[in-house]
Amino acid sequence: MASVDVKSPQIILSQFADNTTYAKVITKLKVLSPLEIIMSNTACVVGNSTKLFTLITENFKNVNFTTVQRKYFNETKGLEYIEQLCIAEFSSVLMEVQSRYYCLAAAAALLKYVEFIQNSVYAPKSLKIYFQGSEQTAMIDSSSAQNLELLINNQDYRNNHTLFGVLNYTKTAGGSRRLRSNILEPLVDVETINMRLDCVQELLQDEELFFGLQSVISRFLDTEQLLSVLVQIPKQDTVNAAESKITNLIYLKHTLELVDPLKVALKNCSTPLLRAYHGSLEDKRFGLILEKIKTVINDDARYMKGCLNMRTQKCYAVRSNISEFLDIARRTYTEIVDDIAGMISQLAEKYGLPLRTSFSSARGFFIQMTTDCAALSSDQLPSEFIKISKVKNSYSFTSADLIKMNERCQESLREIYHMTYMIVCKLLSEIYEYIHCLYKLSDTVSMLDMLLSFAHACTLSDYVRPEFTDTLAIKQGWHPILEKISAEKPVANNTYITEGSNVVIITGPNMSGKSTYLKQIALCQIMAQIGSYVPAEYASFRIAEQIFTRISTDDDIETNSSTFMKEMKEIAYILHNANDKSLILIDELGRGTNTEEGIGISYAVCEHLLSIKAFTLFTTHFLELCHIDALYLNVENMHFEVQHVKNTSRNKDAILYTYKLSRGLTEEKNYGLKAAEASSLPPSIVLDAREITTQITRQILQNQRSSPEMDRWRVVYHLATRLVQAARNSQLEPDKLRTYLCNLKKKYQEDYPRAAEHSPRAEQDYPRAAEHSPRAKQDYPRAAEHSPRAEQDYPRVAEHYPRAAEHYPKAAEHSPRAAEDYPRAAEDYPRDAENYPMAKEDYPRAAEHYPRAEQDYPRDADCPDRTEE
Ligand SMILES: Nc1ncnc2c1ncn2[C@@H]1O[C@H](COP(=O)(O)OP(=O)(O)OP(=O)(O)O)[C@@H](O)[C@H]1O
Repeated sequence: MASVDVKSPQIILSQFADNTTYAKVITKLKVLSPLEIIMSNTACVVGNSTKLFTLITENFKNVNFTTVQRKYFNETKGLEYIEQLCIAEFSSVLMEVQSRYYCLAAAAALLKYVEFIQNSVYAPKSLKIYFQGSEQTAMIDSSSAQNLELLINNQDYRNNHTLFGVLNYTKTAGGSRRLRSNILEPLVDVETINMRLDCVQELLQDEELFFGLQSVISRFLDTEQLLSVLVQIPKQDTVNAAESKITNLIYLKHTLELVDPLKVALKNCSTPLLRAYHGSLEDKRFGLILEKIKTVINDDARYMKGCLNMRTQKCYAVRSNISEFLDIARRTYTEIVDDIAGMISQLAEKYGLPLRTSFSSARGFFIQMTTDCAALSSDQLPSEFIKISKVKNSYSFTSADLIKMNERCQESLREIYHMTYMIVCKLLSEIYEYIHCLYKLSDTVSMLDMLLSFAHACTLSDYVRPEFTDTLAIKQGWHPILEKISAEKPVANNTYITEGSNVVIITGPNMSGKSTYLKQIALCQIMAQIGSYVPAEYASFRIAEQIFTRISTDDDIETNSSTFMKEMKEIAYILHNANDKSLILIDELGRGTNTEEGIGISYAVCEHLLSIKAFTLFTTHFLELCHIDALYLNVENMHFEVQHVKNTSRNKDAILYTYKLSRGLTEEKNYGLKAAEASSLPPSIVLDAREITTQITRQILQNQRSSPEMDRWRVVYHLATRLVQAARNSQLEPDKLRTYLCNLKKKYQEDYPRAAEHSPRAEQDYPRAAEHSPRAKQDYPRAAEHSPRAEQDYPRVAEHYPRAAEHYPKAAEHSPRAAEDYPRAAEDYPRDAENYPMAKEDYPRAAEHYPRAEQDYPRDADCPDRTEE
């Protein structure tokens, strides 16, 4: 990959190995945030496009896409370009890339394309070219960046309720670009991070330094963009090209004049990084360039706001006596401008109107008249005035004479620009060899701007300097974006994750603060790794090389099934890429499928993450998952507390969210129902839901109680699993015992493949698992007969819900589609329609089977040979 920022003359070359999901490529592209992506035409032949092409076009729908011929991807040309264009200070890049053929080929195609599109070439030895693998920085994939709202708010892309919004107090475009790219690619090198933190600390302790630096930095223009324009040589000399070169030379002078004030502001700083930046400003070349510029450009030529001001600056930029012809042309120009002013004041006298001379870049000089007389209409104005327009109570117009004078004015201006341009080009050619020091300057300015911005953010809230250790420990940390949004400070919480306890499972009712907490940790981690202070009383981090999140966003409009597929893709990506240096945040996994499978998937994922020592935070509503702590020592259960208060007006219990995190798993029951009740769900539905839930819970308890054999098996299995675990953990255990226990476990798993897969406690937790067993079909032959869907629907509805028998026939009556949906039901109950009460008689027969089913159930476990074992 090769990329060029058209606003800053630097080329980044990358080459790295990626897997077939192309996650790294996509992430890298997201960081670069391209305006246009160029690919070889062979990668996107219609009907035969590559996977990479498909992925890129899907992920960057609003980005222009261009194909160029394959022949332009030429590594030899790429190397030539780099040799020719790279500035001396960065020429070591040649060593890095000379055998990296892919990025060289990409560089060749890119530069050729830029030349073609911009109609200009880069001046020799003018570009900063560097190689950037995918190392050195922490990896945050693009969907995590979106989930965490690093740069864009998911609800409203226009508001700045993002991490970038929290930290961005930068004053220059370069500073804000730098902050943006740092947030997406935080550092991983502790030494560099600490150097930045030292600077922030010094800025916070030394007010004079802070304000002094801030005032200088805010006067800088976009140095990178300036450089970019300066190093491009237009292929044709147009007036626009000439004008922009002159403007840029004035900007360059303005920028260089800020070097000394910046040095003064940094004079007394003490931290190594600030001292290094101060040192970089000592570069003699700044003074040299400025001196050279001053021999040609007037001392008072400077950047000014307003187009007429800038036009005057450009016109008189070059000192007098440098070119005789230029001086003459300028005199002519001044005369014309004076003539225009004189003509307009004559007109004002002639008609007795308050006329003023105005200027705009589109119209040139024109006449403006502000009148309090609302009644004055445009046709009352003298006929000499043409092209009249009115905005509020101000008329703008011109006259035939004025148009002619404007043309003369433009003519002489073109001459002036042309001559000035010649002089400027000569000057630029003399200073090109020194201009590379500006790369350093733009680097210094953008970095200082970002560090000032960090310090600024700290002054607005009580952030703390983070430490870097092997532990993730945050004392009383809070969510920085929530703080920005809400009137009150968010509730703070602690976090403690170490290698010995690397997975935290978080439970709690809906809306209790789980997702917020997860995001808060990731945001703090990112802030720390870019060198910012963090919102906490104390914070220590383990450097994360990757940050992964799986958080479902609220505005997900996809269907349930694709939500599930999205979940699975995201989790697969995490499992493939996570290692012991990752921070992983999973917010509710397995929501898009049924509970059993959801738990199964969550459990298996958790076990995997437990084994790789990644720092993982996992929120869930599956309380069964919390029992994993019985098997693994490195998992910790935490929950969000809520309080119950009496709502006297509605005479109901209301939940009071404390947003406080505590040890253990939540003891709240049926909180989903409570949340549903508090929402606008119709009360009758909530009532029904509550009843069904009670029935299911009762059934589960009954099944658990009704089988002593099952209990016995549960205990045996549990014991066996623990022994296997113990055998695994202890080197001293004889192999024999381990083999015996493993066999025992294997045998058990064969008998209960699904149940055991999901959880060692499966039997206790999922009496319904037995439903899926092959025996179920034997036990419910009639159910299967009635409807193809009966196997799924019956046990859940009819079995658990005694009122179903009453409701079912009614449903058929109410819905004409019922007959279509349950054709068999209509056959089996032909009398339904005619004779309603009889249906009720028939129906209970179905229910008759159920009590027997319940009896059959426990027999599942009651298998003699298994008991033997
Ligand atoms: N620490 C906190 N301090 C103050 N308010 C908070 C805090 N945490 C969360 N909130 C508020 O509570 C709301 C709900 O929080 P959040 O979405 O994190 O809940 P949740 O437990 O993940 O809910 P669900 O289980 O339904 O996804 C947030 O929008 C936020 O306004």
